[in-house]
Amino acid sequence: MMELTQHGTDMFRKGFAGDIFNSSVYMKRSFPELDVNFMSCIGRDVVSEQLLDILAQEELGSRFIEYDEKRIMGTYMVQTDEQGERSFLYWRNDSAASQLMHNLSANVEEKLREAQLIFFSGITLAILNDHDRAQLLHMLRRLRNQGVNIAFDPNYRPILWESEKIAINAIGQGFQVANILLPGIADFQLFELSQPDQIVKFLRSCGFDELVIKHGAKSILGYSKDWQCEVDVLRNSHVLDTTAAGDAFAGVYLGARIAGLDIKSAIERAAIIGKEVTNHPGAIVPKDKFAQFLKDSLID
Ligand SMILES: Nc1ncnc2c1ncn2[C@@H]1O[C@H](COP(=O)(O)OP(=O)(O)O)[C@@H](O)[C@H]1O
Ligand SMILES: O=C(O)C(=O)C[C@H](O)[C@H](O)COP(=O)(O)O
Repeated sequence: MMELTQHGTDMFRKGFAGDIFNSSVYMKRSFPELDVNFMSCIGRDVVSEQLLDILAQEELGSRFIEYDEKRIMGTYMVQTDEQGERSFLYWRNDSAASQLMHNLSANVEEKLREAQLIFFSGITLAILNDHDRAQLLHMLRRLRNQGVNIAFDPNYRPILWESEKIAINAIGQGFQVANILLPGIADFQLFELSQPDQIVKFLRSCGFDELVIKHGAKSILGYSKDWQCEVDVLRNSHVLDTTAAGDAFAGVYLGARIAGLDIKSAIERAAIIGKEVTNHPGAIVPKDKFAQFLKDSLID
């Protein structure tokens, strides 16, 4: 999506964002050796074309980018409160991305089968119609059965769903299709669950291999089938904008796991980056500032 962040009283700064895009950017910047591809559907409009330049700048593969000839890219605006907590306004109904399943290349599933990991989210599911959502979930299930790791962040955004019932059903299927789950505790308001113990019990019934629950600026809980850990969050008390802290966390966590770090070390690495993202407006920290941060924090 095109991202608008407030710049002065009556100006906006244009950027690019979207939860899986954000995770892809932070994964690639943190683990440049990985072959990271961003999959979406864009238009033939000028903004869509600029996204291709950004993908090239970020060294993200674009071979899973599909095109809708009639539609354009969606837009959203970031608003922040006094604590830096973000909320969004969307202009994305009938966006090119919502037509992904209608514009898929013929051999896309074959190409996806070669991936080590596919990451999707509740937003991916929310922007598709019922039929396309079912088709995507079926494809992901087939890929999972063929050994591809599937990671899922429910990223529940009430405004994007037609009803809670539809969201419960779709996100519930997301939990079942994926073997790596990266929810935030707030996502479970939808399921009327607020305690980590209840959440873990519920998710165990979906059969995960790996689960990480983000508890905002408090702590992060990690689980495998027979092991668990808790990592405290070093709180940033001067948050500017929390946009994409969760997405950056997910991208770095997954990158770290592919790069061979254990669950706890991957959480620790991801939390450092999640915290840094809260110091910057909008989803994506400027590339040079991010590189400097990695250097200063002795992460390479
Ligand atoms: N105020 C903060 N101080 C330090 N780290 C933070 C803060 N807010 C978020 N983070 C980091 O970013 C991660 C994701 O943030 P969170 O707000 O829980 O994500 P989500 O948007 O998925 O709910 C947290 O687990 C933490 O590591
Ligand atoms: O993808 C979307 O639809 C968006 O809303 C774009 C936002 O940049 C992210 O969703 C931010 O995600 P958080 O990490 O939860 O702050």
